[in-house]
Amino acid sequence: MGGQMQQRNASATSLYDQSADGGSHHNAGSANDAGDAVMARWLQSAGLQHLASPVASNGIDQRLLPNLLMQGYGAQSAEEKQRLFKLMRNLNFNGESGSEPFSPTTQGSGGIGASDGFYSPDFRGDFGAGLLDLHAMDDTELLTENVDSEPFEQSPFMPAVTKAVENDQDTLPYRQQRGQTDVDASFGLPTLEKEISSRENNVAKIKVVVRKRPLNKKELSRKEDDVVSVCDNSLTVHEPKLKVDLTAYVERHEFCFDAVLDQQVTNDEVYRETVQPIIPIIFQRTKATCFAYGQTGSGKTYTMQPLPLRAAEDLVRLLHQPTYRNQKFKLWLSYFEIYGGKLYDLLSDRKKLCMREDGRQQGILLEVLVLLELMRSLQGHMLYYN
Ligand SMILES: Nc1ncnc2c1ncn2[C@@H]1O[C@H](COP(=O)(O)OP(=O)(O)OP(=O)(O)O)[C@@H](O)[C@H]1O
Repeated sequence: MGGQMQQRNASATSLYDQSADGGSHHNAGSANDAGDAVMARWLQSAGLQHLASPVASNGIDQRLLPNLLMQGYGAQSAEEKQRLFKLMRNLNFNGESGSEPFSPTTQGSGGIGASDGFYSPDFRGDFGAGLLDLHAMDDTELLTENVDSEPFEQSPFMPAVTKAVENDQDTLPYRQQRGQTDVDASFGLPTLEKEISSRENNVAKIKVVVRKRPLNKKELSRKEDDVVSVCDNSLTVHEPKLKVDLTAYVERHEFCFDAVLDQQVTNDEVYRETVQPIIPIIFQRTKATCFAYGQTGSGKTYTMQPLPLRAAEDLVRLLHQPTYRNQKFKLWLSYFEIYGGKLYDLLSDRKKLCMREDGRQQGILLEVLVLLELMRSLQGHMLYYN
């Protein structure tokens, strides 16, 4: 850290040496002091006074100063680098047209004019008409933060993990651990596949599936770009951005999920990927929840609407299989809406529902007016759920 500080100061001092000496790297005295003052004021105008230090050092080519400052010898944080960049960009215009609040003064003893010091052709050196070669810089240095996302940890739904689980007796499916007979819950899959599918379904408690929706008419008519691309279980958001020098570029953010469904997939495929695997689990006396999350217009209703009907079909089909038929399972349906913190029964003209806490604090009781048993309907019962 100490070494870094010293070199940073060396850069600043060396800058003035050159300007006051007309090319020499070895200047000192009052001109040097004046140079330090100008440098300090210059940096101060951007709140970067701490980068200017009176410690002198030789041997650094002042023409390299801008890059040295940008590359970590000077500004440390991204914000500092941005401020320094703007400050130096103003120098590119010889101080004439800078839009930033930058006005190095040339007054006072030993002051230097516009043709000297920071504005001198010598100082600009290899950068030609401009002080800083924008294209030679590492663009990422100017970003406020590193936005490249780390891919999420691999999900237990992914094949590699599934393999590991197959060797782990502790994580065998619920019904296998209890010696229950296998049930044809996988709808005609070969036995091995059923086994694997059953294990997969029992491994992870949560599965996150993303569905991409196509651009809608409005977006198409506005000729908007499709900024999301899908590849296997990951999606990439292509974010158009502008550099500080107004060059356009695209920033890519990649996200991995348990499954990503591209825009051409049908609602049936969505059902197969999301709800169908959890149907057999319900028959193992576990609870299952499926919900959609997304911004308005992203396709939650479009995606969720067909799912309950498909799920009901499969549930009823399983209910009629020999294993379950004798267990006298019943299938009940309630349908309510949570809106503005209140509950409404959608099977009873949106009648407001009361929500009560269980005395043992093990769940919430809902007074549902209409609770349908699939195949016949009943009135006025209580639904219990956690
Ligand atoms: N995968 C898709 N394929 C084709 N059209 C879609 C798809 N997803 C959504 N849409 C269409 O986009 C529009 C918005 O979808 P939807 O109403 O489902 O969004 P939402 O997330 O429920 O919105 P809100 O939160 O405002 O209720 C609808 O016209 C719908 O038909």
